[in-house]
Amino acid sequence: MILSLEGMTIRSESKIIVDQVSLSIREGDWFALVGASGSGKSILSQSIGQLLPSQLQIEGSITFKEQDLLKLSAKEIRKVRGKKIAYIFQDYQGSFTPFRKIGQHFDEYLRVHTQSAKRTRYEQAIEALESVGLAEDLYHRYPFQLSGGQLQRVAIALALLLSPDLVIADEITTALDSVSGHRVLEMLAKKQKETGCSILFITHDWRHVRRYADRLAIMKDGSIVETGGKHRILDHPQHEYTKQLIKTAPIFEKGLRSGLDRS
Ligand SMILES: Nc1ncnc2c1ncn2[C@@H]1O[C@H](COP(=O)(O)OP(=O)(O)OP(=O)(O)O)[C@@H](O)[C@H]1O
Repeated sequence: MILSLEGMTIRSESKIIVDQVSLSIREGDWFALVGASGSGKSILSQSIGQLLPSQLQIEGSITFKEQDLLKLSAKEIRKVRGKKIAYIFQDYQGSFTPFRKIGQHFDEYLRVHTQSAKRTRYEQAIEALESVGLAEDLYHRYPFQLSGGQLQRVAIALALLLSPDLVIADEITTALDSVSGHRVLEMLAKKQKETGCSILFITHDWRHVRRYADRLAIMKDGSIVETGGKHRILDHPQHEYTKQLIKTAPIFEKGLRSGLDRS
């Protein structure tokens, strides 16, 4: 296992947001976390990289490559984040500094995390852009000069720049139109194949679960109600809540099974 969460409980002053959650992600897995809005998916995923606001209290353990992440200092977790664990968020605008060109984002990232010389950093950035289907001239543009889909692909290129072992992708297509969203996910899937990284993929969209996930967990009101392989869950859901979610997902309305593509 590359990541194991054990007995994770996260609470605010007024309520328990995540309640005794345990889950494991294997090397190279595309692991989908599915559930209704407010069920605690983002909070759980943010706890992995110690990104939670300080007023939330955490119990449990997060083992990543045999290291307990909750025991790391702020400096130590910063090193893990970015280099070994990378986040991609729904709000791609927020991932960029508006007055800095795309190239500066790459350059800064490589300067902080590697010893590469300036010329090499430039070449690495161009290679990264091209690897997600973007042209070299985007390097010289400002974020506002790119479309949402292009920016999210830049975010993927940045996230994968240092070949992290785990990518946490939190509803990364929600703010995109469906064609751009599809392209972004195809890029992510291609990059996963090339690098062998694991992906924790937070989504509401069952079409994406069906197309990309290997395993998944269903979250409801802060707890995981069911977890397992994609085909087992989609074709033979056990928990009532999972059955309900699948039944109401438009993509399954004609009894389409998990492995089949709609044509
Ligand atoms: N900083 C915070 N302080 C207190 N409660 C919070 C805080 N951030 C989030 N919450 C609460 O935690 C719960 C879970 O939120 P979370 O964002 O993890 O849900 P989610 O499943 O990711 O939802 P969505 O699919 O809409 O993104 C919500 O009830 C939310 O109001």
